Amino acid sequence: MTETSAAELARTDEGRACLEALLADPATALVAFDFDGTLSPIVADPASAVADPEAVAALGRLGHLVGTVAVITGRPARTAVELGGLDRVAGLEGMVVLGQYGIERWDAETGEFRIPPPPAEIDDVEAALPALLAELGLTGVQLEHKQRAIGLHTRRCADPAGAFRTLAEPVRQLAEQHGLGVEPGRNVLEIRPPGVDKGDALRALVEERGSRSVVFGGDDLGDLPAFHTARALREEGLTSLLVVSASAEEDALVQLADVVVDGPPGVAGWCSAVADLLEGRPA
Ligand SMILES: O=P(O)(O)OC[C@H]1O[C@H](O[C@H]2O[C@H](CO)[C@@H](O)[C@H](O)[C@H]2O)[C@H](O)[C@@H](O)[C@@H]1O
Repeated sequence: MTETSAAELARTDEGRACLEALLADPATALVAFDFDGTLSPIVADPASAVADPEAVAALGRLGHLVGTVAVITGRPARTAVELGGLDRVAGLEGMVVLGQYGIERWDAETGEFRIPPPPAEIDDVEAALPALLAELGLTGVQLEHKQRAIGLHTRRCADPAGAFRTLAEPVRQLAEQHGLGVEPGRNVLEIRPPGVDKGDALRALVEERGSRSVVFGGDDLGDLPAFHTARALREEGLTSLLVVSASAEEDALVQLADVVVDGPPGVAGWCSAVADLLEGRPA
């Protein structure tokens, strides 16, 4: 595990204010992380992206200590629970997973999944994709069917960035024809219904839990709305601390960060150091 000193837990005044509030009143703290690239290292096959065991164990430590721990992810809630092993981590017995950018939910306490039916348009998009990929002459694009969304992954293409650029506009047009939107990410374009994002998901959870200090960590463009929401909460009298799980692939979040850590091992170190402080141990 990467060691994180107390001084490195928050490098901004706003982040330090949140950390102080969290330490003073952990019961009203919410700690939420994105899944891929944050709790789980990026791998070539999305189906194999199991969580970093140290990151989820450290989140579990926080689960014993703060009011709410959550995962807010673009993955289906079921997939995040499975890949994270989140139903068998000590300390996560009360956690919440908000999947597909917040429209799906899993509550660890009851084990219940709330999964709304998928939009019919996704099947039409799926049917159109093979012809589109053939027309563009792209091979190696991996399709990830997520029931209410389809990810087109270019990571395994010979030229991932080039394939991403080639796909961007045709995929946007296809999505638009079916009343859907496109969520870009790290070597992925995801066709999904518009109308909900991680910012909405985070705000709803904060309100539901009555949280006063809010930590959110992410690594990719899909996390930007949650970053903006967390910062907006400051104007409403709450505190927030934004953790970026850094990568060479995406730096859009860094300018909004209160602390930048080195991928999932860095997230593990950050969570452990906060848990140490909450337990009264020197970090
Ligand atoms: O919101 P997240 O939890 O970050 O999910 C966003 C997307 O992440 C996944 O794709 C990314 O991770 C894959 C596995 O490491 C990697 O192969 C891919 O290149 C990354 O973009 C996931 O497959 C998508 O469904 C998520 O929407």
